[in-house]
Amino acid sequence: MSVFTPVPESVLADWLKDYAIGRLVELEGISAGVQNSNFFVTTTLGRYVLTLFEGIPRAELPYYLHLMAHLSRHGLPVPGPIANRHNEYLGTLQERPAALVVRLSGRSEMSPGLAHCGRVGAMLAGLHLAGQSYGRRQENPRGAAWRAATAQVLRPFLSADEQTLLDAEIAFQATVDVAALPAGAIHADLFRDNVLWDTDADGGVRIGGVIDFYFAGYDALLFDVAVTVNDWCSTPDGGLDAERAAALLDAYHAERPFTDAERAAWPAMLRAAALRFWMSRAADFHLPRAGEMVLVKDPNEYRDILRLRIATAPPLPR
Ligand SMILES: Nc1ncnc2c1ncn2[C@@H]1O[C@H](COP(=O)(O)OP(=O)(O)O)[C@@H](O)[C@H]1O
Ligand SMILES: N[C@@H](CCOP(=O)(O)O)C(=O)O
Repeated sequence: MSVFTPVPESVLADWLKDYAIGRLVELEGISAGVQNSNFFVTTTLGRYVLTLFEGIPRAELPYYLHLMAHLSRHGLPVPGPIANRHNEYLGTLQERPAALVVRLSGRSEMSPGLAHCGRVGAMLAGLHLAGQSYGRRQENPRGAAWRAATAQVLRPFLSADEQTLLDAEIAFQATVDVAALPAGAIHADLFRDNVLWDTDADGGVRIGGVIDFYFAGYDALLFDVAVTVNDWCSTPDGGLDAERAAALLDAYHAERPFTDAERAAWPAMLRAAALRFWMSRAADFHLPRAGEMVLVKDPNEYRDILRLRIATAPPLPR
């Protein structure tokens, strides 16, 4: 994360009087993440994560917070949001919309093996199945409309080659029949740093938490699978590791079998997912936001992944 907006301890201590979670013991800014300001908050009653939302319109925030509550209620390791004494998940702190969620245990695994990929595939299918009964609907904030608008802003910062790649890929994506694909609430950013791992009693790996639902939205479920495969199963040069991809996709398929339309759209979805993160990283890189601790991820990694996915894509399991 990053901290764009600092929060003095005295201000937070006062704000917490609106909650039933005890008194402030410790406040610590978190340096991972790119979108919002995040803090670990320890009180006399528990451990929480405080998020100050930096760019997301306030009206869109209930979708994310209620989705997290919905998935948590369905038994998935998703941080439940904390309601304040007015029974609201969303408050205001330092003139920003702000929310507290439960702090889940575990650490990210940035070098996942087959067991990790299998568990992530099964978890993603679980999120998609539980999401089918989520009553609210909000479009993917990084979907086709965002892509078109951001392409205009980005173009002047790109090389001639990159402009050609961007234009061609946006034109290609416009030809894909996304409406033919099963859709629902998707996480849309299930990268390795958004999954926390714990250890089982028998020493096996276990997902302790899936975090950061603030890019979630309604879209093709397969887009979410593609985002996840591109991050969890890429080799250092951006190619796909066939074994890790198979572990993730087989485990997903065992919970929610892929349809024929999804099989046909898979290469295009891997490309759409790569394009989305190339564009967002390039926008963050060329148009950085001011902040106390700001993390900017390498856009070229996803530009290269996009080029490789255009060249080749593995099939989905049958
Ligand atoms: N509920 C949580 N439990 C434990 N750690 C969390 C939780 N939410 C966030 N974190 C930590 O905060 C970091 C940044 O959160 P993230 O949601 O990815 O930020 P951003 O909203 O800026 O993208 C994560 O990498 C993780 O270390
Ligand atoms: N996962 C995205 C950026 C979103 O940041 P996050 O910290 O909220 O996951 C990327 O890698 O570009």
